[in-house]
Parts: sequence; C-alpha cells; structure tokens
Amino acid sequence: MAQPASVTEAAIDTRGLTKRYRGGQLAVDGLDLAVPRGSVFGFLGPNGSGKTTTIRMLMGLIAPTAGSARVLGEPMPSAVRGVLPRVGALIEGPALYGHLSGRDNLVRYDCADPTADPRTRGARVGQALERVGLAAAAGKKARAYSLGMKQRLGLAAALLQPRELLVLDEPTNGLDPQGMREIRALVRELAAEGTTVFLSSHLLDEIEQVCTHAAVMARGRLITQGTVGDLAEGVRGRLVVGTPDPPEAVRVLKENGIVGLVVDGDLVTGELPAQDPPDLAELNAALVRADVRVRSFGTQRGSLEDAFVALTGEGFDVDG
Ligand SMILES: Nc1ncnc2c1ncn2[C@@H]1O[C@H](COP(=O)(O)OP(=O)(O)OP(=O)(O)O)[C@@H](O)[C@H]1O
Repeated sequence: MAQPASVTEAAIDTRGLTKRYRGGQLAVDGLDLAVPRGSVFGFLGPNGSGKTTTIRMLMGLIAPTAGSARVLGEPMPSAVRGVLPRVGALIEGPALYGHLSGRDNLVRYDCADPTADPRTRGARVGQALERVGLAAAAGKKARAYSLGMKQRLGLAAALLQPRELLVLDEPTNGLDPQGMREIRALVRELAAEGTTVFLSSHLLDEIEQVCTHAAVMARGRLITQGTVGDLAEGVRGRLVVGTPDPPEAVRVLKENGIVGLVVDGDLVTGELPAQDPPDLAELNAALVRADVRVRSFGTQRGSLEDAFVALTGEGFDVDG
C-alpha cells in the first residue's frame, strides 16, 4: 500500500527560504533545507547566523520575504493551524507564569490548546513532568525554578501531547553541564521513540554528541548539510606524530609534503596535502630512516569544527 505523502516526505523542507527584516537586514538568504523524518537534526551556526529567524518562519510566527517552507508535508505559514498541533516547540525560552507552580503552568498551557483533551489533562501533565525530571518540583512556583528547570518545564509543555516533530531553539543555552546532559539524554530518548528532533545550537560538540544530521549556517546562508559523519569526514584528518625529536621530524615531514606543521611539546601535527597525499607507511619509514625516534604515529579524524573552519575560512566562535 502506498504511504500517505505526509509520511514519506521530509519533516522539514524549504526552498529558497529568505527573510529580509524591515530594517533591510537579510537574516536568511535562499535557504534549501531538508530534514529527514526520524533524524535528530542539528541546526548549527554562530550567533546572528539566522537560526532563530528560520525557526520562526518554520513555525509560522513570521512570514518569509521569499521562498517556501513545508513542515510535516504541509505548506507554512498557510497550514499553520493544522501543523502546529503535530509539532512541539521550544523557542526563545518558555513563557512562564512565575506565580504559578510548574504543574499549574502546564495545566494553563494545555487549557489554551484546543486540540488537548481535558479528560486526560491531569495524567498528561503528570507524565510530562515525570519525563523531564520535574515531578518532585512540580508544586514549586516557577519563579523559584533555576534556568535549567525553566528550560525543562518548557520542554514538558512541548511534550504534553505526542508529537511528530520537536523544534528546539538552543535547548541547552544557559544550562550547567549536568542540565545539558539531561536535556541531551531526553532528546536521544525522544528520537529513539521515532520523534524527529530539529534543534538549533551554536555548540559544535553538542551537535556531534546528539545529532544524526546537521546543517551549518553562516551569515544567513546554508554552508552545508548532511549526516554528521559525512560532514566531519569531508575534512581531512591531521597527521599526529609523537616524538622526542620534533625539529628533525618537522624537517622530514616537510620534505615529504606535509604542510601546516605545528609543534606542541613532543607532538608534531600537520595537514596531509589534498593532492597526492603521501603513503602513511612510507612517511613513517622516512622518519625512521632519518633517525627520528617515533613514539606514536597516526591521523586524527576531522571534527565538525574543522569542517566549519574549512568551509567558511573563519573561526566558529563569532559573536553576532
Ligand atoms: N526583528 C528583527 N529585526 C531586524 N533584524 C533582526 C531581527 N531579528 C533578527 N535580526 C537580525 O537578523 C540576523 C539573524 O538573527 P537570528 O536571531 O536569526 O540569528 P541566530 O543565528 O538565531 O542568532 P542567535 O543565536 O544570536 O539568536 C542578525 O543579524 C539579527 O541582528
């Protein structure tokens, strides 16, 4: 039997999506994004690269200047009423009532959702609190919550109903390492249950830890997208040689075409040239022939950060 189009299509699909703010700022420029169903998709870029603007267009909060977006197979923003109940979103910090308890914030939120069944409300609120680890603190006023607890409460609000897609804008922003680990564990758990998760982050290691796929943004443009493995693999690894004779090692490696040599203590690292890279066994033999004592010899896999720097020619920690 043929699958309905909404199941076979990508969870998020944009064509030439563009946003120019009224002040003239081109925040998102011709974005073609394809988020496969079932993926944990990292939307990566430094501050100001256009991530939040994209998410706001995807959720129908602002209209694009040009281009189109489909979410769960439906055009946005025109199908926003039908799409939003199928999507859990955590955008720009949850809007909470400080004088209400965590539990009452969720009840209030659920009451405002016309698709939510009031008969199951109590049970669903309890489950969502349990899920994000706030069951014990459910009766506490939200203003007494730490930043991490507020973030988790926002996530609980997104989880009050089963969702096909979760859209999380910088879900670990401002959290301590323990809070970050908890959110990441929860994301993995949700993904394992089949929910597609689209999360933005400016943290490369976070994307490498939880995501199956990623897209990289810089100055409003999509630099690259694909599986995290492929993105990191596109970057050549660095050669790393451990030796008590760094000056001699540098000389021999240079003679054999290794570039960008750096000495750090007894470690010598360098880049393998893209054209005609030397055979690693031959390289090792050349070091030994020149009486360079070699303690360790190998290549280090390229990281997503290396990929970003290689693709944009700039460091990742750019403040917007
Ligand atoms: N309402 C607005 N009016 C005018 N310009 C805006 C508006 N919102 C964002 N911008 C600008 O658009 C660009 C992209 O901003 P956006 O918030 O989408 O980036 P981001 O990648 O989400 O960064 P951050 O992580 O800091 O939120 C920035 O240069 C920003 O200053």
